[in-house]
Amino acid sequence: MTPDGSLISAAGLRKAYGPTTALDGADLSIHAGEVVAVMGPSGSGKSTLLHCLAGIVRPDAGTVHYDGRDLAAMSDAERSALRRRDFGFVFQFGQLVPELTCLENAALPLRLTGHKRKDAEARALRWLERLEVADVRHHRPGQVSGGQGQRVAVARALVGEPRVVFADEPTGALDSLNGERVMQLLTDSARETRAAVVLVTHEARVAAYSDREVVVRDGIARDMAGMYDAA
Ligand SMILES: Nc1ncnc2c1ncn2[C@@H]1O[C@H](COP(=O)(O)OP(=O)(O)OP(=O)(O)O)[C@@H](O)[C@H]1O
Repeated sequence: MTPDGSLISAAGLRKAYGPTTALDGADLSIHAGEVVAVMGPSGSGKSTLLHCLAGIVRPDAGTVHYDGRDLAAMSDAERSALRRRDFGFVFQFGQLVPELTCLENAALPLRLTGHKRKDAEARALRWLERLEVADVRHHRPGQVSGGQGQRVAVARALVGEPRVVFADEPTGALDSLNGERVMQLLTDSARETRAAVVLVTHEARVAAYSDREVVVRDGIARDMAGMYDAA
């Protein structure tokens, strides 16, 4: 835990890409097991914030603490190991490995952390069942619908029982019915396993599945919970 009791704590994050300021002072705390929606208009810095929190992008200034550890003080190898062990990821377009079956895709995080194939695939199958896509387990991603592929991606994100799931527009490529179902399954599953979810979205309908919202505007993030605490 970080000193304020949160699992992830970001303070004063700044990040520029050449002349473009992506983050201009972002503060955010995430507690274990909570679902936080990061909202804001296109280009406001939401994805950059998520990438900084996950240790994928190194901010130009500011700090990110995860479980009491400063991400900037870790080596690249330590950060990679942390991402594999403690974090799960869901992106807008699934980003499944096209050569692997859906079952192999869902088992991948366990395989990468040294689990034997049989054990990894047995656990992955349970998650595919939970996400209602066990019937396509032997299909490759190119042979399933967008909604099915995204459910497989959610299973892959959760299979290692991560402490944080980072989801960047996870329903952005889905119709509203599929989007709602994916959000329901993602947030129900995360709440069961006590995983925190950092959910980037610009849709209020998707943010409605969160416990609270953080708004990013022009690279500035305002953590509403922090404001309430201070009041
Ligand atoms: N790798 C990059 N190289 C150059 N500019 C970038 C890069 N990544 C982001 N930017 C710029 O930084 C700003 C913030 O981008 P970011 O993707 O974080 O916003 P966003 O709120 O997630 O947008 P969207 O909702 O459209 O995905 C934008 O102006 C974007 O063009």
